[in-house]
Amino acid sequence: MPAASLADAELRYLPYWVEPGVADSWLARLLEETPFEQPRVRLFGREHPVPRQVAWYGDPQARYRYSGLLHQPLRWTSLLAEIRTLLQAETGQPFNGVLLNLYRDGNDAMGWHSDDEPELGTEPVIASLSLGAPRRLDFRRKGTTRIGHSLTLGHGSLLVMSGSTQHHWQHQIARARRTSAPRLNLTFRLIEPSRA
Ligand SMILES: O=C(O)CCC(=O)C(=O)O
Ligand SMILES: [Fe+2]
Repeated sequence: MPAASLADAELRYLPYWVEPGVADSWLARLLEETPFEQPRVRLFGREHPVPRQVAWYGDPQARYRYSGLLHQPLRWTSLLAEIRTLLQAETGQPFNGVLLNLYRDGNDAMGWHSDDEPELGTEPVIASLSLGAPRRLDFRRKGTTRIGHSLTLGHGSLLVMSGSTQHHWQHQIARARRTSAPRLNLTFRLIEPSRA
């Protein structure tokens, strides 16, 4: 397990969680049926569109704050509900929402952050399913700038982050100039509405 080298983090990476044919059909369906948006964020007093497209699905009470905005969930589609059921069985954890991030090509990215919003609780379990073009996920310890660990998340792979990972580490998806194909990432989460 690559994760064994990462102190104070719990990562479980399953490169072939779903077979490629299933991953292909999930990707095609999700690209077709998802009403993606490109939120704008204020950074240093200026508004920018985030460099990717986003959709938030979940149970009605699972409102979630990301990119500085509180998002009302879209209703579970049959496919997302099916994937949630599979992931709950895989991890033994309940999930009430899923964030979809579409990286249209290698120019789309996600900056350094931890998934440590209060509504996720103190030791969140986040199940991250990747479909489409492989992209590198980097980790760095909070308060440092050196990349401490990287994983290439491939088509049909599952990464489960748990324990104190979000407390001690940040992660990013850096730009990848040679990538021209899209990648869709789905992070299944459990929101505790009382903490939002
Ligand atoms: O695209 C990824 O693999 C990472 C997504 C992520 O970090 C997030 O949604 O918080
Ligand atoms: Fe994240």
